[in-house]
Amino acid sequence: MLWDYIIVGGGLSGSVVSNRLLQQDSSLKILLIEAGPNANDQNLWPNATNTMGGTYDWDLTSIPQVHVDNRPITLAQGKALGGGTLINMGLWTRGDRSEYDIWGETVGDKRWSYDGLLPYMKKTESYWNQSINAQQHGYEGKVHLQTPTSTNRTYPLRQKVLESWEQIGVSALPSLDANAGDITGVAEFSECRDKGRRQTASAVYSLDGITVLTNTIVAKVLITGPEGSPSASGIQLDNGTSTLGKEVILATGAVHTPQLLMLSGIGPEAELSKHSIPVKKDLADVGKNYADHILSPSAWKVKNPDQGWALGSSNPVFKSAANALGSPSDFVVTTSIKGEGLAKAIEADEGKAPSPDHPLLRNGAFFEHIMLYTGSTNGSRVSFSGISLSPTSRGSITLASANIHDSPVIDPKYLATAVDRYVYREGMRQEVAIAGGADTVLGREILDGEAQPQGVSEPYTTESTDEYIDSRVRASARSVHHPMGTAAMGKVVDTNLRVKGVCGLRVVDASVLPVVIPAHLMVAVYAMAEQAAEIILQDQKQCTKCIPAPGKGKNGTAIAK
Ligand SMILES: Cc1cc2nc3c(=O)[nH]c(=O)nc-3n(C[C@H](O)[C@H](O)[C@H](O)COP(=O)(O)OP(=O)(O)OC[C@H]3O[C@@H](n4cnc5c(N)ncnc54)[C@H](O)[C@@H]3O)c2cc1C
Repeated sequence: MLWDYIIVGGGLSGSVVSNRLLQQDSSLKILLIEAGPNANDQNLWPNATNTMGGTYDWDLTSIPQVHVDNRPITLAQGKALGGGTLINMGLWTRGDRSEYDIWGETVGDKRWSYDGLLPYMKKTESYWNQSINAQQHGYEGKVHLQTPTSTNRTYPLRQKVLESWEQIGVSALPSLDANAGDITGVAEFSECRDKGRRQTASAVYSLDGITVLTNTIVAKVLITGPEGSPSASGIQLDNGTSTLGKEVILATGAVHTPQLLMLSGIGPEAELSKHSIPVKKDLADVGKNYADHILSPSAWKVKNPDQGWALGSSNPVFKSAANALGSPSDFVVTTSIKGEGLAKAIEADEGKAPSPDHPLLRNGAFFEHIMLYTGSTNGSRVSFSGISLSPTSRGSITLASANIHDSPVIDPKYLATAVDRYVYREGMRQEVAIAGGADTVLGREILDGEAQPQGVSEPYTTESTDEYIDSRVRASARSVHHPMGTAAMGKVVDTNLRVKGVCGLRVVDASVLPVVIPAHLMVAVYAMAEQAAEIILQDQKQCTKCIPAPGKGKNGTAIAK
């Protein structure tokens, strides 16, 4: 059997691409191979996190990270049909228009700008309210969205939290909607759930009609073709079985895709030689440009728990059926950190003073705050998560060995830049200002200072020094599980997602993001995969599965240098 498409990885991107290719052309023979099981039928709600670290998680760990007290950091990655969408938190954030536009500019192709991706963002979603930013939303997509308002969840501190942000200069976004291109401000907590139920990609993008192999690990892409003209002819499983296809699409995520490319002989020559892997295509940027978001948590004491402000109290709101439909939070708040301190940090990293049109100065570094009504069993605490959305640190994926069963070496280089450390410091100051400062109703009337973690002698206060905040962030930072960028568009793949210099091979997953999207990644990856499916079909019609070499035209056989 010669498959039209072999898609490796049945996670978010693999599910979207399989579904859309077959929907557009029902004659296609598509094979989808997934390392984990099919768990589509499992009702994994209400505890969204209960599958992290469990059967459906690759349960990866980074190497010790110098700038976070030399700690190795846990990295969850979905291992089942649906991939990350089976174990993730379901938070639905689009990110800011500005960073998508930088993506489009970086690769010189407007299809990857905000306006270029907007039709696909709309195509993905079934938004919950047709009167909010109608130009920006879709209503017939496969992924259903909900908010506290749409599910009748009114938490007790909603108005006070809104007022408190306003008191420190952070205003509500129009219609409390951060999924319309502008993220700076207060927005409703938006989740991809259908009345509480998880929207696993492989369940909502039906795989009917696709041949699906689960619990099956692909060990490498088979690369044939004469010297200098490598071409993907199929894949080999870890048990040695080979399967042939006209085109192979890697959708194994930003950790495993660079690993698979390298095990197939596509990657930096020196790295391949270290593991005695014959070089099929020397591509220096495979595994480089690794980026991830990190989170630093804090817990805050409630002055009068009896008043029922938090989860665990006797407040009936938290015991209602509606409460179980979503995460106990009202808002996602994004601030944009700018100014002289940021300019100095950029100068420290880049060795020269940045010009005023430096993208980071122009748009600011985005920082996200989420207050959850969690933290104790008796309603005596609420918690905050501070997430840096625009990190400039870049790490790498390299090989531990030439064996697919050995996890690759993950080195995210968290907080390696002066910019990242500065932005975190300022972000945490905002958190202390809203939760523990005298300027807000929350700080004055509801909360009673930080409940610092065990072993930490002093709490965060508005007087905390830079050194103290840095030490707390170093000790607490953890991954938000958003690896991206390790087979970056423009460097490893072209703007049609074709691996440069290798015929018949594409990457469609979070690896291709060339810039850091300031958001939880699903929206960006769904939109990218939706557009990818259309591009793949167009290329099929035009016989351009290879990148035409300069002067050779679209003949389907020429290879780019
Ligand atoms: C714990 C967690 C929480 C998250 N929370 C959020 C959130 O709240 N909001 C949000 O927007 N995003 C969130 N994300 C991120 C989001 O889920 C991912 O960005 C997204 O799933 C990436 O899609 P992908 O297609 O690149 O990879 P994945 O969805 O990870 O799919 C890759 C698939 O490839 C398979 N695979 C890997 N190697 C092989 C192999 N050799 N052979 C066969 N199959 C293989 C994997 O098993 C997996 O199923 C979270 C992720 C995690 C892990």
